[in-house]
Amino acid sequence: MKRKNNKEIEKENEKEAKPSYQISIFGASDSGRSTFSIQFIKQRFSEEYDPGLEEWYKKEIKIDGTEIEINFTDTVDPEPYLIFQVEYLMRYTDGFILIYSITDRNSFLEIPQFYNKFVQIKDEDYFPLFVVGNKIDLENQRQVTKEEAEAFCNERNLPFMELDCHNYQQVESVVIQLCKEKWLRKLLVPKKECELPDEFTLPSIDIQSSSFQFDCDKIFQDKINTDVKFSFVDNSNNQGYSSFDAHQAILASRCFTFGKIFRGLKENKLEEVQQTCSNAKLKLIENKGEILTLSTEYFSIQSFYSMIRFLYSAIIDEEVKKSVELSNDLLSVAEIFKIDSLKQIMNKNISLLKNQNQNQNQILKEISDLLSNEMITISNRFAMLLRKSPFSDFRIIIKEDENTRERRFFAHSPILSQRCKYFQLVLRNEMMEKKKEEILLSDISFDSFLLAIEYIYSDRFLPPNLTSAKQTENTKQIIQANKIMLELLIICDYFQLPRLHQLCQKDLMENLHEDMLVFALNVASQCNAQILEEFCMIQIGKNFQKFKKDPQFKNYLDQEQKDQIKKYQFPPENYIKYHKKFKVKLAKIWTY
Ligand SMILES: Nc1nc2c(ncn2[C@@H]2O[C@H](COP(=O)(O)OP(=O)(O)OP(=O)(O)O)[C@@H](O)[C@H]2O)c(=O)[nH]1
Repeated sequence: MKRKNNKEIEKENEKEAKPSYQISIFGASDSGRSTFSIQFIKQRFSEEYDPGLEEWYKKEIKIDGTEIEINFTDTVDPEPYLIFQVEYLMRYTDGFILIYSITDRNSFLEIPQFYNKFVQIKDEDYFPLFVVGNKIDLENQRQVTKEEAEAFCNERNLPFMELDCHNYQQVESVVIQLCKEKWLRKLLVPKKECELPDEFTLPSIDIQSSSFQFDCDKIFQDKINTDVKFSFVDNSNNQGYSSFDAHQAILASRCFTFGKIFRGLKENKLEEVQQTCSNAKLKLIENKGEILTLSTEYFSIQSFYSMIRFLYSAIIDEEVKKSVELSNDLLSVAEIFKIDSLKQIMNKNISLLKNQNQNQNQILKEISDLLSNEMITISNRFAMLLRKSPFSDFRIIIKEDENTRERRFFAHSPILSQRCKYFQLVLRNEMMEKKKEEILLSDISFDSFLLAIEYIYSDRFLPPNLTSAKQTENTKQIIQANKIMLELLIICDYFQLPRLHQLCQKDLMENLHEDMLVFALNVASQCNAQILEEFCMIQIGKNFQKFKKDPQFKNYLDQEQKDQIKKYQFPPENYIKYHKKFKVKLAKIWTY
C-alpha cells in the first residue's frame, strides 16, 4: 500500500473534514506490537505470526461521537535500520506507542533506548508518546514491576498503562488517549505560518517643550500694540531721551505700582496717580490717545528695561547676571517697585558675584527655583487677565449655538498673536485694519475653547480629571470629557496650536472610552491627529469582530478607513481563519 505523506493526509482532512491520525508502535521483538495492532484494527487477538518490516493498518473509530481515521504502523526492528526507520516515521507520525512485555525484562530495558533515540531525532519540543506494559494476564511470569515502569514514565511526563492485548477496551483506550492528546496539541500550537504575531504597540507622543517663557519675552521684545512708553534722559551723549514701549495690561497684572498708576488714569484719579508716580520716581508726561508716556531721570534705562523684561518673562539679562553694579541698580529699582522676587534674586546674585557665600551651587539652585516660581506667577497672572482686565484691547465672544447665551473673554492682542498663529493672522488682517473690538466665534464649545484660551494665556493644560470617574466606571462623565477633548482637538487644529494638539491627543489616548473610539478616529483623521488616529485603529482592531457590527463603524467611517483598520485587526484575519478551521474540526470531534 502506498503510504500517504503528512501533507496529503492533511489535505484529505480539510476536504472531508474527517480528522486522520498516524500512530506508530515500537518495541522489542516479542513484546506484542503486532498483537496490539491487530487487536486494535481487527478487534481480535491474533496468534498468527505476521512477518514484514512494517505493516500498515487503517481503521475508523468514533471518539466522543466523531469519526476519526486511524492509520496504524507496526514496526519490525532489524537494528541497523532502526534509526533510519524512526526518523522516517517521525515525519508523519502523530503519536507513538512504546510497548514492552512485563514478562521480559530485556524488552523493558529497550524502552529507555527507544525513548532516547526519539529525543535525539525529534525536532519538536513535544511529541505524544504512550508507554504500554503488555501481557499482564501473565502475572506469574512478571519480570518488570509496575512501580519501576511508572517511575520511569513519571520522570519524563509520559502516559503509561499496563494491559493485556486480549482486552480490546484497554488497547483502544491507549489509542484514544494518544489521539486526544495529539489533537489538543495541534490546537494549542498552530503551524509556523499561523503563529500569533506580536500585538501592535500603541503609539506614544513626545510632547514638544514649552515655548511659554520665550513667547512672553517675545511679547515684550516685539512691542506689538503697546500702550505705554517709558522715557529716560540719556546721559551718555546728551541727545535727549531714549525710550521703550510696553503693555499696560501685563505690567498692571504683574506689579502693584504700575496697576495703581494705569488704573488710576483710567478712572481719572489724577492726584492718586501723581502720588504713586512720585513714590516710584516716575513722571507722567503724556496721556494722549492710546499711549501713556512716563519718564524718569532716576533710573538708568538698562535697569528699568531689565525690570520690565523680568516682569514679562522672568528672564534676567546676561549683563546683569555678570555685573555687581548692574545687579545693585536692578535691586534698587525692584525695591522702589516692591518686586520681592526680583529683590531676592538680585541679592543672591550679588552674593554669588562677590563670592560671599561658600555654597555657590546652592545659591544657583535657589535662584533657579525663584525664577521657576516666577514663571508660575506669570502664568497665573496671565490667566487672570482673561477674566477681568480694564486694559484688554478687544473681546472674544463665544456662541455655542442658537440656544445658548454668549460668553465673553477679555482679550489681549499682543498675547494672542504671539501665542497663536490663527489670532496672529486674524488680528493683523481684521483688527488692525477695521479696528474691530470683538471677534465672534460661533458653533464652538465653550468648555473646549476655555481650555484652549487658558492654554494660550498661561500655558496651562487642565483637562477634566477622570480619576474617580474611571474608578466608579462613570461612562457618562468619561464620554462627556472625551467630547470636550475631541472638540479641543478640532480647535487646536483650526487655531494652529501644535503643542496643545499633542497634549490633547495624549490625554485622549489615556482616557478615551471604548464607545468613543470610532468617533474619535473620525475626528482625529479630520484634524491631523495621526497618532491618535493610529491609536484608535489599533484599539478598534483589537476588538474588530465587535466593532465591525457597530452602526457607528458602518456609518462614520469610509471604506479607506475600514480597510486601514483591517490591517490593525488583532489577531490578524489569516490567524483567525486558521483557528476557525480548527475550531470547526474540534466541534465535530469533541463536545467539552
Ligand atoms: N498472554 C499474552 N500473550 C501475548 C500478549 N500479547 C502478545 N502475546 C503473544 O506474544 C507473542 C509475540 O507477540 P507479537 O505481537 O508477535 O510480538 P511482536 O512484538 O510483534 O514481535 P515480533 O513478532 O517478533 O515482531 C505472540 O505469541 C503473542 O500471541 C498478551 O497480552 N498476553
